[in-house]
Amino acid sequence: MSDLRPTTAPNRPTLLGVSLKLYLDLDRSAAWARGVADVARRHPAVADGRVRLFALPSLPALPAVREALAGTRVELGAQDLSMHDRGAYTGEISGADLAAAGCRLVEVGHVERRLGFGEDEDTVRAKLQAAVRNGLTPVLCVGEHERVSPVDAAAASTAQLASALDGLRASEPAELIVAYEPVWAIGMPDPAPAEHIAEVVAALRHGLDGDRRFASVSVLYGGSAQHGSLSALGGIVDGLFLGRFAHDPAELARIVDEATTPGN
Ligand SMILES: O=C[C@H](O)COP(=O)(O)O
Repeated sequence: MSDLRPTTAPNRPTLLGVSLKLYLDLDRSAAWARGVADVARRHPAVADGRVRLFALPSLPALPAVREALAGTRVELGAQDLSMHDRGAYTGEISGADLAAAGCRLVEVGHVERRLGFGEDEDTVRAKLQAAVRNGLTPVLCVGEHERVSPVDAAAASTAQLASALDGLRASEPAELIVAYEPVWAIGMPDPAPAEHIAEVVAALRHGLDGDRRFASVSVLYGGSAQHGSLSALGGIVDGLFLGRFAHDPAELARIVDEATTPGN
């Protein structure tokens, strides 16, 4: 079993990303973003950069969420993009257009797309390349599907990471955010145990050590992450990738407070 000693640099910002998935309609997405903007404006740790927030609304909600977040430090992103930038691809979402629409980040490889929409490793790899090509920071989701030992979970997650990054050529060193999301812990009352997360995150960091394609790499935990998760993880992750438990801005505010507690 791996220990829970912090592996993040002491002065690195804590990164808190929230995906709204398809939970909120347009009005509720905009209201949520107004609440998050309020948290960002009044919380000193967000204003001074100790906590970095990003929001991934559904695509039609992007303009309203962008407007609500204007003037704050909350970064905007999308939940998916096409592997293609232009052409006869009906219904697809170009990374170039996401960037032009104000997105800084884009999620790639979430299990709900891998399983629900048949996105295989080749698709995930091509989408990751499209993100980097368009100057978007990929939030690459990896994680084992079944509850297995931490060693097996680490093997499955690092294999997904290596596959997604295979062949990537970054003209400029890019930023990469990896969200470790054990599939069995998504949509549950509680996150995965801290010792399990620690072992997989250590393996993911090892896999990324010295990768010169990236100017910065962050490893987040997602999967029923909530208030209390940062304290439980004691600095072994760079932050959290949140779903349901941050769909109330007041809960997100509590997690921001927790992020500024010494030791987290
Ligand atoms: O995208 C976020 C993750 O899948 C986690 O979602 P959840 O916290 O609602 O389980």
